[in-house]
Amino acid sequence: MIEFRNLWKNYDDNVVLENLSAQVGSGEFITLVGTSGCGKSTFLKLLLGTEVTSRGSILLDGRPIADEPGPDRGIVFQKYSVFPHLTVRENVALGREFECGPIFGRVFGSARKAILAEADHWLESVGLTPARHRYPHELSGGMQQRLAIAQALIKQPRLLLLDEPFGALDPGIRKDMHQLVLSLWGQHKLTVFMVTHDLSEGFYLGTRLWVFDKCRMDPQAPERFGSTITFDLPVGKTDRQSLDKIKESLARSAQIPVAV
Ligand SMILES: Nc1ncnc2c1ncn2[C@@H]1O[C@H](COP(=O)(O)OP(=O)(O)OP(=O)(O)O)[C@@H](O)[C@H]1O
Repeated sequence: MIEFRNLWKNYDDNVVLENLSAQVGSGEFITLVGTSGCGKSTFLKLLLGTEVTSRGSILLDGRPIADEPGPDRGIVFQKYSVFPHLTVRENVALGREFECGPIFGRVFGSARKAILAEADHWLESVGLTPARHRYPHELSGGMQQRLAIAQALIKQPRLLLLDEPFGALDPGIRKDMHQLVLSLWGQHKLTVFMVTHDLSEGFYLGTRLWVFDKCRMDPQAPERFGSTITFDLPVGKTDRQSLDKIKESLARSAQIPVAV
């Protein structure tokens, strides 16, 4: 479904991604780990279309991916964006309203009713029905992330991009969110790319785990070389040996402990 062909991304002299190539099938769940600053978010932005590649290409179904965000791709960030004066339900509906009324984002009558019904459907699927008339500041952290997921899913994307969506949540809430994401992924046949700092999360959730790291390093000029995929593993929930190997490799690169 997606092919990355000799992808490079640099910002002036800072080479962030270097000669990255991979193929991803429909329905895969890719989890991405790597040290801070290695280019994980940049990679998601390239997929989303808010950044463009410096060299190489990204193909979706064999054609170059549109270099601007479209409804086929939805993203959820750790910090999410909402309109504080709109209710949960109105915030979810807004994405579809902008599609239908792109200039003012306002839709009226039966078209609006249909969109609100769609919003209710997605709110139910993320477990937010009881909170649909609340305002965003009245939600807990976990509920805010559920809202962000509903906002992404109402456009019915094929690709769901998750940039550390649960990084700020308590462990118990995180577990609930894992179950939610796995169930949405299965139900809606999504192809998921998820950045996480938590290697165990990457192992637990993904069907395939990618580690981003530099293959070559110039200590005098750390920005001279970029990251690429250094591990590409099919993962299961019990692969402790690989987990330990990657943990060591990441800790060596970062010279900091890696969360597990
Ligand atoms: N818009 C930009 N302009 C210039 N440099 C940028 C821009 N966006 C990212 N960078 C640089 O690209 C590099 C990779 O950043 P990125 O945010 O992709 O890393 P990351 O792996 O997601 O980090 P973290 O795990 O800390 O979130 C960093 O050196 C960063 O400073």
